[in-house]
Formats: sequence, C-alpha cells, structure tokens
Amino acid sequence: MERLLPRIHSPRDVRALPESELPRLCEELREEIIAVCGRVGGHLGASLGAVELIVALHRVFHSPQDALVFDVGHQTYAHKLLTGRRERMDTLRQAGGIAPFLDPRESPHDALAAGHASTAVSAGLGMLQGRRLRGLPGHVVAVVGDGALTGGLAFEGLNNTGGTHLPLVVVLNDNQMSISANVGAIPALLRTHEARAFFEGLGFTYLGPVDGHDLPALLHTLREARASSRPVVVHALTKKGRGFPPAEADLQTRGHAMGPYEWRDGKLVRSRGGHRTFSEAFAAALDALMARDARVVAVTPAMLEGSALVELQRRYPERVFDVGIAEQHAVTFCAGLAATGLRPVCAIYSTFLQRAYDQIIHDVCLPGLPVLFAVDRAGLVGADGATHQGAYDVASLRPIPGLTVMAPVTGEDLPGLLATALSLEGPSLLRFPRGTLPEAPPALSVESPEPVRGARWVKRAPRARITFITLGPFALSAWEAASAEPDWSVLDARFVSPLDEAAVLEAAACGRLVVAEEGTTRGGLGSAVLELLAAKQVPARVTLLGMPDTFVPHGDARVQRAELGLDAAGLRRAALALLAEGKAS
Ligand SMILES: Cc1ncc(C[n+]2csc(CCOP(=O)(O)OP(=O)(O)O)c2C)c(N)n1
Ligand SMILES: CC(=O)[C@@H](O)[C@H](O)COP(=O)(O)O
Ligand SMILES: [Mg+2]
Repeated sequence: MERLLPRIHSPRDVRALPESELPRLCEELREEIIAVCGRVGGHLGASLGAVELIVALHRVFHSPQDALVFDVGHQTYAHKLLTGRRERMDTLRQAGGIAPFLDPRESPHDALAAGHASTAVSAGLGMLQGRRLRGLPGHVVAVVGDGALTGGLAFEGLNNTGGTHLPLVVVLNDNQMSISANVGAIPALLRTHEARAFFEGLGFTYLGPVDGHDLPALLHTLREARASSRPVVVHALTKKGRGFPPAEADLQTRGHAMGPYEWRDGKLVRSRGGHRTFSEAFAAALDALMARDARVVAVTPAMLEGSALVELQRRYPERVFDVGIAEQHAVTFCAGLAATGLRPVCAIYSTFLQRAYDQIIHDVCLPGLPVLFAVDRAGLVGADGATHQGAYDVASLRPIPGLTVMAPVTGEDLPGLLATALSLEGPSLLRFPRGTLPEAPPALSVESPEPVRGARWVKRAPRARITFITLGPFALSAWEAASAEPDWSVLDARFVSPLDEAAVLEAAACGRLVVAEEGTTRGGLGSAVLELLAAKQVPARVTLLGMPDTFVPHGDARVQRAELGLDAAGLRRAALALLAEGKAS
C-alpha cells in the first residue's frame, strides 16, 4: 500500500485526507519517529505519545493562521514531520540540521520558540491578546504537559487567562510523567473528578478527560474547543512512548530522550560506552557526604535522571526531594531547609537555574544561607542547543556577594569541593559539564575529601613566558597545550569567587595570560581576572577564551569546542598568537 507520509508536505495535506486514513497516518508517523530516533537519537517518548494529538490538532486547527504553541517542544516530531521537514529529519539536533525543539525561524508552523518548560499558556495568551489588538484572525492553542503544569509560570498563565475570558485553547497532554514519574498534588488531582472543578474554578470550560489516542474522540473534543468563546481546557490522557514497547516499558531511562539505538531480536540495544559521567561522579561524592553528615539533603527540580540522583533517592527516600519542574520553588525550598540547620544541595542544570535568579539572590544569598548549588550541564551541551547551553551561570552569579563559585577539573576533585561547600557558613556553587569524565594526568587524579582553598598550579614553569588560567576541565586542555613548552604555565583557578588574587597576580607576572572557561566571557572568570589586573594596575596582555557572544546552536559539543577554539589546539593557537603579538610590539 502506498505510504501516506511522503504525500504530506503541509497541514493542508493532512486536512485533505479522508478521516478513515488518519490511523494509518499515525502509524506511519510512529514508524518514522522510531526510525529517526534510532538513527540520530532524540526525545522519543514524548513525541510518540503526542502523535494522535498532533494529527488531530492539524486537522481541526489551520496552522499557521491558527497558532499551535507547544510547551518545551520536545514532543513535536510528528508536527515537524507534517510541516515539510520530513526529508531533513535525519539532521535532527545536529549542526545546521532540524532544531531540537521548535523555532519559528525554521518553520512558520512553529508559532513560538521554546525548550524550557511551562511557557506555553503565557505565550499563547500573549499571542491571542496581540492578535486581538492588531485585528488579526485565528485561534491560539497552548499544548502543555502534566509535568510542565508543575511549573509556577504555567499557573501564572492560567490565572491571567481565566481572568481575561479570552478563548485560549489549552490542551493538557497528561501522560502522568515528567521525565520521571510526575510529582505533587496537582498531577494526582488530574486523575480525579476534581480536575473539572479545578479548571472550572480557574475560569475555564473543561472538556474531557478524553483518550488522547482515540482520534474520533479527540477530533470531536477539539472541534468543540475551537467553537468556544471563552478559555477552554481539553484534558487528553496519553501514554508516553506509545507504540514502542521498550519506551513504554522503560519510561524513565529510555522513553524520554535517548541517543541512537538499535532494535535487535525484539530488544533495545544501546550503549554509551560505560564511561562515568560528571553527574554520576557528583552523585557518588554526594552519597558519601550524605552517609557522613545527616544534615545533607538533595533537591532536584524534575531532573532526577539527568542529575544521576535516582539511586540516591532510593537509598535516602526522605532526604532526596524531586519537587517537579519548579526551579524557583526548588531554590526557595532549599532556603527553607537551610534555615532549619540542614545543608541542602540543589542539583540543577545551568540553563534551568536561570529561572531562579531572584530566588538565589533574595532567598538564599541575601540571608547568607548555606545552600550548595550543584550546577550540572555547565558549558556546551550539544544536541539540545541554544535553549540548553550552560553559558551564563558564572557571569550572572559571580557578582552576588557571599556566593562562593567553584569548579572541578576532574571527578576526583568533587569530594574535596563538596567538603569545601560544607565547610562554608554561606551559599556556594559548584559547576560541572555534561558528559563523561575526562582522563586526568597523575597530578590531578588524587582524590581527597578534605576542603580546598584557592587556585592550584597544574604546571608551573620557572621562567614562564605565558600562563593559562582556566576554570573546570579546561585545565586539562591547557595542560595538554602547554605540555611540550617548558616556559608555559597552567593555573587552575578553581574558585571564580572569591578569586585567588595572589595566585592570579603571580600568574600575571609573566606578562601574558590566556584565560579559558566554558561559559560566556562577558562577566566570567576572564572578566574577574581583568578587573583584578585593572585594580592593581598590572600590565599584562590577556586573551579571553570562552563561549561567544551569540547563542550557540545545536551540534556536536566536541566539534563546537574545536570550532570555537575551546580545545587544546585552540588554547595553543591563542597562546602562540599572544606570544607573537608580544614580539611584534
Ligand atoms: C524549566 C525546565 N525545567 C526542566 C526541563 C527539563 N524537561 C524537559 S521535558 C521535561 C518533562 C516534561 O514533562 P511534561 O510536560 O509532562 O511532558 P512529557 O515529556 O511528559 O510529554 C523536563 C523536566 C525543561 N525543559 N525546562
Ligand atoms: C527537553 C529537556 O529539557 C530535557 O529532556 C533535556 O533534553 C535533557 O537533557 P540531558 O540529556 O542533558 O539530560
Ligand atoms: Mg507528561
């Protein structure tokens, strides 16, 4: 039988199909999503669960005249396949390829860019208001997951919408899952008759619950929602990973997002090489700390899996808290815990920490509470791209008084830095990157659980002509870049705040510095070094290396590092250029 999908180039083609063909279209979409994720990896589970929903939405609403606003955007592979991107889907999440989430620059059918959760209702309401004011026609639909609904921003949007009486259509894609099982009272309430009362109480018409895989029921309910003249919630019950047994059966570890896999003999075969990640090394160090000190507790805003805390939660169910997609709450919750004498560790991705900037300043740092922010995915993240890069944590948080900011070079550094955090009276931040642990030279592979202070010389040349000052694993690239040069030194800053001024001034005495960090150079370690040199009137030539002043798109992080000069070869080039410049003047 001729496949339908190759004939679908836009939502108009979906609407032209006889309704009886839609189940076959869904089947083909599933096959395509499974095949694409198999080849290039991606957000498999959420996308499989939203297939019927997306087909029904494109059938009932007329994108792009009607705006479909998807929360996060990780569940939209069917939408991408139906909106003219099918032939490029094998480039998904790769450099120059199809975006990991939605991007209006990629397609007019992507109403709004996203990547972070809980934005769809607010953005959808804004679009509806904007269209009204500008006299533009069209419906606006906000598609929100039950996980995203645990974020405060979603409630700010619902509250505002309910008060405006504007006919925003909110489609609640309820699969009872965030990345891990969803948490909290509201997801539980959604499974009771109270769901209707809850949304009606907020000023919405409630339609549902409807089986989110039953096309006729979905089409009927969405048509009813389209006809509404007031805010309406369509509550659709779906299953994450639907149609792919390994993803359905193993929702937490495999169903959400994955690398390329193979499907052999009815089993999923996948390997990430068995290498330990920074997150796992952090969790192991935290485990040891929790075993020693009953005051230590851990908090994650819905990233138990990614932060490698699953096992730790099993071991300490009362001391490891998943608070849902609620970064602001996570930080202020930690403030409360710390105020009782506990020592909370807030495990959070750099990009999601951005959500909680005021909570960090106002609730934690201003009262000087001893919360440790364990900032994962700091630096380039690769396939998730611009929305998820960990570029701004150091630059945005360095100015906050009393916040100690530090970074490990290797996994071996983690116990000592965690002990350092615990030895402090006030707040601290420990940043480490996504991915596997680097191999460390013998000098840096010593593990000690003792607190550390100040910077550390990785290579100290007696008559240095140039010194690298680095943050985090960059010390290893610098060490490699300098290894064949007897007069090149390497200083691991280790602390950005407080900066080890004596060590930096000693490093600057050679007259030439290359400062390297995996974060924006605007305001980061490099800026801290320049501020110090200016204050002390130290004449030194300084090159700053770091993430550029643009949003870095999706791609392979290793390739991006090479392209941005953020690897050993790039550091070497920068040093040679600086030395050559010195000669010329
Ligand atoms: C602010 C923010 N925090 C955390 C994440 C990581 N994250 C992406 S998808 C997801 C789960 C979302 O659950 P839900 O909205 O129910 O969608 P589902 O995957 O179940 O379809 C999480 C925690 C994020 N993208 N944004
Ligand atoms: C969509 C989203 O925000 C998460 O699923 C994210 O993609 C996870 O990233 P990691 O793979 O780095 O845990
Ligand atoms: Mg969900």
